[in-house]
Amino acid sequence: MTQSNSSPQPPQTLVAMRGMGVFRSGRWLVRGVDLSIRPGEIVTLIGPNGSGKTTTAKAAIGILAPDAGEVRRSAGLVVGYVPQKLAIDRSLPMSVARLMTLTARASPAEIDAVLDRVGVLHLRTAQVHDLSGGEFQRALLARAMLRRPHLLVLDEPVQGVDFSGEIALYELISELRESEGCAVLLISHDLHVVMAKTDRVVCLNGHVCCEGTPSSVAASPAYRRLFGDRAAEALAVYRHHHDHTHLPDGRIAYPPGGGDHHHPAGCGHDHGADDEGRDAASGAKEEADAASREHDHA
Ligand SMILES: Nc1ncnc2c1ncn2[C@@H]1O[C@H](COP(=O)(O)OP(=O)(O)OP(=O)(O)O)[C@@H](O)[C@H]1O
Repeated sequence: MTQSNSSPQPPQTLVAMRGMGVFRSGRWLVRGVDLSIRPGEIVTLIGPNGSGKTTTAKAAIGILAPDAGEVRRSAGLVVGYVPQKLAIDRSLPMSVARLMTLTARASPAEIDAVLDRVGVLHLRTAQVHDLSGGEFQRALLARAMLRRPHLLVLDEPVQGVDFSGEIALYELISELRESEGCAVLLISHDLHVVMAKTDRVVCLNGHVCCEGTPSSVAASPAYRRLFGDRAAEALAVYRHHHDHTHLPDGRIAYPPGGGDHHHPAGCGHDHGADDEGRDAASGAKEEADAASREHDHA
């Protein structure tokens, strides 16, 4: 693949995987995986523990060499990667600002801008070990965004984050996609909420079991076979109708004339999937099959 140097965003498919397989320690960790990621789209990989999500993501961005099939990346592709496990010890003394420059060079102004963008500028001098789970994930997101990536790869970005924090993080990720125009490859084994902004869900279990819109995957028989009917009922597509903004210091700002009800910062009652997600998931049955590609051997 080639890329025009004048274009800030590669116009072609960012990643194209065909029949990708990874063989380690005498077995195929994943096999026959087809996956493509186009500029600006959000693709979510879901699947049980050990189903090959991290392996697939690493092969997609070239950290891991496939043993079968091919993986093509657009020329000049810049990736921002937040791994599932970080090679840093959170207990060591380190400020958030220092964390930003561990892997990339950046000016103080650039660091401030990106911390502000993810809502943790006020924690610039805070120690990493003092951050809450959600704040830490935001700091990692900021670090990945410093690279101005075409593709942001987030391996379980809501780990250690409570439900309302999870919703807020998903919202931030979709805002970043809108404002920065980057594509997002999101990995999740959380099955209860999938961002409605996800363009495509790819359900893995050593191979691609099914894929499609979040709603069509939730309703697909392959997904039900893999996770069971209860999980399928529980999977909710999170849709956000937000009438207010959570400020970094915990205050809530309402637009003029907006905000017909008020609640404390961090509450989840009108952010959660239960309000709308279940409807979306059950209403999705009609649109099942339309977008989902499904194999019979889940
Ligand atoms: N280098 C390796 N050598 C041998 N086996 C490996 C290697 N890396 C991963 N595995 C195994 O491959 C399988 C898939 O691992 P992977 O981390 O991709 O799964 P995952 O879907 O991301 O899981 P989780 O949800 O638990 O993070 C697991 O059984 C894991 O133990």
